[in-house]
Amino acid sequence: MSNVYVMDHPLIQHKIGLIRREETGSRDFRALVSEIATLMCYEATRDLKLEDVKIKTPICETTAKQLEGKKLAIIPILRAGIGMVEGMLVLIPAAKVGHIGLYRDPETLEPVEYYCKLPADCDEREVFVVDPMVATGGSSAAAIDLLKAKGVKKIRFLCIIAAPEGVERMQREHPDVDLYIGALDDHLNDHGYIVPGLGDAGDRIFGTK
Ligand SMILES: O=P(O)(O)OC[C@H]1O[C@H](OP(=O)(O)OP(=O)(O)O)[C@H](O)[C@@H]1O
Ligand SMILES: O=c1cc[nH]c(=O)[nH]1
Ligand SMILES: [Mg+2]
Repeated sequence: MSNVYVMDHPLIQHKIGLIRREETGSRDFRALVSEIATLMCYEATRDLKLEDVKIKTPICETTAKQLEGKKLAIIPILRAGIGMVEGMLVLIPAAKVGHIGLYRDPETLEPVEYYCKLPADCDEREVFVVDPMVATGGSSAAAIDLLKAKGVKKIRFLCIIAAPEGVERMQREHPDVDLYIGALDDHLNDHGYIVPGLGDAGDRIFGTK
């Protein structure tokens, strides 16, 4: 069964409270999503492996720690996932960035793929998939299907708000993927929107309707 980590850090909770407010405009929304992504990245990188390395300080030789050679990739699910990329790169600047384009059909709620560009060596990388919203879980599960089909083995998924329905689906279909969730909400409404949620994350990041 996958590990599910629901963030309890007060800064994350405070910032999520701000992006939920309907009066928060795109400029603040974007900045806050990026800040939340940085804070969540800190939590989601806790188990990266370290190795010892011999170094010399200005005082003496010693053994320090460095990240093991494993390469990383950040994969946003377009569009809304783009809003989390810069914030992730603040902490893991050497990561490559791939893109998976999916939109959710408003009638069927099924994900439709329209773009995919991944690092050529993505199967050798630890991958952080990012999307602010997991509602039915259809888009997140489809993105992970696609990555697994390309040979990616170690996947973490970061979302700012998730519905219980989506978390259940991810656990059922991808029990090997660790889930990092900013806030676990109550339920989905009849249109597949998360309640209380924050509305359409992509529209709010990019100022579209
Ligand atoms: O869990 P699900 O039911 O699949 O819903 C979640 C998906 O819906 C939103 O994307 P949307 O389809 O609005 O595309 P956008 O990012 O281009 O706005 C969101 O960013 C997720 O990708
Ligand atoms: O509440 C929701 C559900 C899907 N996508 C969003 O952006 N918001
Ligand atoms: Mg959207």
